[in-house]
Amino acid sequence: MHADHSGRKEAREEGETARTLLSKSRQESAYAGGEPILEVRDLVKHYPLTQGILIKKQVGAVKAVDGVTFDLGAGETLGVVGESGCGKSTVARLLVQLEKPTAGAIRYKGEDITKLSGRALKAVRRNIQMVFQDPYTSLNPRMTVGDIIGEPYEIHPEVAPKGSRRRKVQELLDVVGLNPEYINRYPHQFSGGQRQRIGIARGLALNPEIIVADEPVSALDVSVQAQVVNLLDRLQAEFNLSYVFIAHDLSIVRHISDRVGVMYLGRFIEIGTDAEIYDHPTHPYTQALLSAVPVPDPAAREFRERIILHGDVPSPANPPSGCRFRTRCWKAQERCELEVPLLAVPAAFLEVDTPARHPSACHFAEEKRVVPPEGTLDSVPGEGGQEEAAARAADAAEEAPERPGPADRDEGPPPPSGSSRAV
Ligand SMILES: Nc1ncnc2c1ncn2[C@@H]1O[C@H](COP(=O)(O)OP(=O)(O)OP(=O)(O)O)[C@@H](O)[C@H]1O
Repeated sequence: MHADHSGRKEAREEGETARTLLSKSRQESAYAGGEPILEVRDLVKHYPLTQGILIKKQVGAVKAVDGVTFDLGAGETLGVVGESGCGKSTVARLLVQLEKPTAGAIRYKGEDITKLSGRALKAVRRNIQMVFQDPYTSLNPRMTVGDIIGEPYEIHPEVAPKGSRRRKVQELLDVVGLNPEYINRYPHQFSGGQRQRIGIARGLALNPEIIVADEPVSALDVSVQAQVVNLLDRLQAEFNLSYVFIAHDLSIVRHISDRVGVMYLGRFIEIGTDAEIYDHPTHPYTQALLSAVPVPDPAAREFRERIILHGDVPSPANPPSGCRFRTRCWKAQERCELEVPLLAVPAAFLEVDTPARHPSACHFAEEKRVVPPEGTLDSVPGEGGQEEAAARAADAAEEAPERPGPADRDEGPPPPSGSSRAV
């Protein structure tokens, strides 16, 4: 994020226009192969499995992430989807340097940040921030909202010198749609959606360029999910943020993403623009995932073919040889057992001008449309208009604190329900 917080209000108005432009450009993808802001190459994270109490002996490893490669463009949103345990959160922790990878590179503006330490690492960390999944446990209940949002300034005082911190935090509260007067309240006085807004404000505190959002709306009620997704969308346009948006809800991922990467057992198995992945998937696993997405329109539901996957996801401590999906794949042949399929444009599509021409790690990649035509999948209300107004009303009703807490007594009642803020 390049804009200073003091310019955020003006930026917000401009953001309205930028947002419209962004959603238009999204059909073509905001990142059309330009200079990436982040390049992830062959990223590996293995957790050792040990035996013994006094003398620990390594007997294997959980291959949580096992060769992940992707680019993230400036201003782009890359959605990452996959079943539970496929390694999404591990990728997120590696990107924000909460953990060191076993191997591989994460290049931020060309520099491999996995090799950095000390001051250089601290400087880079500022630019890549994380928003966590669970707004109930990720906020310290003993700290006020002001202290939570302002905490990053203790580590990076250069961003906000002591005298200006309160004002900065209040601006951040305003930016995420919360009342700046709530600065002295505690997390328990807010509902789930509001807490997630607090988490987002904290993520924005250091003016980052990249936000890694790990299941940021999974723990929220559906109407509130739409609010938070739309907020993230607006903030991206305002501050030119790049997002890695991790989720298992494919409808939400489609709504917010320019490109989507599908993960299975520690690897990306297909990656492309949202239209390529949702309307022209070529990997059997992507097709199976998409076929399980709920379709609200009964007419469209008839169009959809359900693909039932048999068996459980194999253990990441002992993944299958060759193609990791082969044990559940209806197309599997001997080659799949022997040869690891590369994440590349399949030979069959190399010479053809088709949306199926995108990287897919399958020896027998084949286009199969499993999702009904455009519009019938999206369950997230769009921005503006009646849908957002309805969501805001639901949000306001859901988010009113159940009972006043100590800060309510200190500061008087919250603003009337007609307040324009989503409180
Ligand atoms: N610190 C750790 N030590 C050992 N194994 C771990 C550790 N962290 C994650 N794992 C394992 O790595 C694999 C990938 O976990 P990860 O949390 O990244 O998956 P995920 O796709 O984010 O799943 P979920 O959606 O359920 O959070 C899992 O098998 C998990 O048990």
